Amino acid sequence: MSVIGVIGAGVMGVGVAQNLASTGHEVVLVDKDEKILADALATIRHNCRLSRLMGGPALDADAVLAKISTGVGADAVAKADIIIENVTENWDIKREVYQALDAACGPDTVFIVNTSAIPITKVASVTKRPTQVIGVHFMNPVPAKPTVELIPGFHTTPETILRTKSLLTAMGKNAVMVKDACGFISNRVLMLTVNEAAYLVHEGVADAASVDEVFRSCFGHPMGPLETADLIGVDTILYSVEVLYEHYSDSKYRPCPLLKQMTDAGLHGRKSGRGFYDYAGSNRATAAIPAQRSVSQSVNH
Ligand SMILES: NC(=O)c1ccc[n+]([C@@H]2O[C@H](COP(=O)([O-])OP(=O)(O)OC[C@H]3O[C@@H](n4cnc5c(N)ncnc54)[C@H](O)[C@@H]3O)[C@@H](O)[C@H]2O)c1
Repeated sequence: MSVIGVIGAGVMGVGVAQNLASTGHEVVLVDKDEKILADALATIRHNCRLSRLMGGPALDADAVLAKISTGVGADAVAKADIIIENVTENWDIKREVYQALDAACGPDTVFIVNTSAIPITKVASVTKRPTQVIGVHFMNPVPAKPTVELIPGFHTTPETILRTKSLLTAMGKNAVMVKDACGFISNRVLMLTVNEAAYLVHEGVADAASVDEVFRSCFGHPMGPLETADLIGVDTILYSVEVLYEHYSDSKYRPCPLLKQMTDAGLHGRKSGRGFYDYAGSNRATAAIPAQRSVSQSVNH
């Protein structure tokens, strides 16, 4: 039985670990400290219990958790056959993580990069195994989304693509192949939309609820762009837009100042309990950030 190392136990790492464990894989889940890992296991237990309610399969939380062990540092996944990395969308953090993984893991281990926008060839360049580095852009929430973007880097071999596809099939995923261009398909479009939606609120054109209402009611989207930002993580949106802006040197990706302010203020969306909407201990969004009010005003009043 192969062992899959999952690095990063945030929004995506938790979903990837649950998806792998519930499809029979042995998982080692890694993050920076034990507290984050304990919270991640509690989240997986909670999500397994809700799986049926959310339209997924009935899951036995104890059986899923029995497949997941945890650890801190790259050595915890030294014996993994495949790594799926889901750490913060920040180049300095990812670079350090890949250098440590490259030193700790065996020569056959494949590194799967789960990133919103960072080019896979850039990640591969900091390892000594560029032929075994490949991108998989999972969608959120991972267990509920059947399709991923599969992104070979410049040096990725057909064997690495085959090993990755085989794992994805076992996880119940279909893959859309995309060339290695920053933001791939989904986030070249989605991040621009979310950033521009944030500008509408920032400039006082409309409040968050009105922006989302137009996308849901007029275009039939299940969620508006700012609800989507809260689901993804407002900080992750900001970091992704910054990656696109830096990579393409194109002002159309200039990050909205409201995203920066919200990230600094800790309004990271659902995962922090508040973003464009207030989740107040439940998954139901309540009051939305109004137009023309700064975050500090909305926090203070
Ligand atoms: N949130 C989404 O909807 C979404 C969708 C697709 C892809 N992604 C990408 O997936 C990756 C993870 O995103 P997320 O939303 O889970 O972020 P997150 O902020 O929820 O979680 C990131 C996790 O990485 C951990 N981490 C940071 N440095 C680490 C280190 N040195 N070693 C181990 N763990 C470390 C953090 O402690 C945190 O738990 C990002 O690259 C993001 O762009 C996110």
